Amino acid sequence: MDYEKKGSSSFSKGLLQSEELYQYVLETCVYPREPGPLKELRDITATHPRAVMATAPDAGQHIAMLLKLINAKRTIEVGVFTGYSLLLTALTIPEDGKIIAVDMNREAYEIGLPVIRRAGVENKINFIESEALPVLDNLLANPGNENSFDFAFVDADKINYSKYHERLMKLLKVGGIIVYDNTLWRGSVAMSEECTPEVMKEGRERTLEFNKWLAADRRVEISLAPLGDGITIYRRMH
Ligand SMILES: C[S@@+](CC[C@H](N)C(=O)[O-])C[C@H]1O[C@@H](n2cnc3c(N)ncnc32)[C@H](O)[C@@H]1O
Ligand SMILES: O=c1cc(-c2ccc(O)cc2)oc2c(O)c(O)ccc12
Repeated sequence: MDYEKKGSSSFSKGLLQSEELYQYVLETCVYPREPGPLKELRDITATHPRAVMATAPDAGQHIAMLLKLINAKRTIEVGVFTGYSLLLTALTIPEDGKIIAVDMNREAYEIGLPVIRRAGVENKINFIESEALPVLDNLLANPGNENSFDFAFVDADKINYSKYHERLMKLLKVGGIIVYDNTLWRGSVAMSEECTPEVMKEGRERTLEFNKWLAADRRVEISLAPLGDGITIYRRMH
């Protein structure tokens, strides 16, 4: 894999043993079922210099399945970018569902907003331009928000994932689900440090620490799915 191609259209988003196998999964199972607005947003995002950051469509399809399985209505999204995972959540939850979506930078969200509007789901989204931690703390300042969310998706600054986790565990209902993106950090978690490309070293370290820390959390059930860049699914048990 050529790590220098980050951001270019030839960047592979999968972790499977070959690019062909990943394309097979996308073309057989994911793209034929991808809703039109999501495809439109994915195409627009592909021209962005930081396109690599968007949640991978195979991971997104799995998230939509989880949202449906638990009948999620109240959700939190940390890290919006142009809004691929946000739009898929908005399209999946029911008409009276609500998403609190936080990103410290509104610029990329503005790129996806026309697609979200045309899809008729903007009414489900409360976008907050902010650092995520104070928003989660504000939510927790109102005791009515505790144990009230069905689902959270975290795809932002890896260094804060453990802080997000502690807050989200309070906001989530028992039986609620948190999904963290990038938990395999482009496969680097299984590389030796010497073999890891320099640009990936810091992310690899943070991901290794976070994965270890969370695997020890007995309050949650856990499943790491090698979709996209790796998504780890946590279900609050009690
Ligand atoms: C990987 S992108 C999110 C991709 C998105 N899930 C999608 O499907 O396109 C990460 C986003 O997190 C945002 N971000 C990074 N650190 C943040 C923080 N501390 N608080 C809020 N947003 C943050 C960045 O501005 C960026 O838009
Ligand atoms: O540099 C990245 C790459 C990704 C990425 C890689 C593969 C996928 O299937 C999806 C995403 O995601 C990133 C990310 O979420 C981030 O916050 C920073 C950098 C990257």
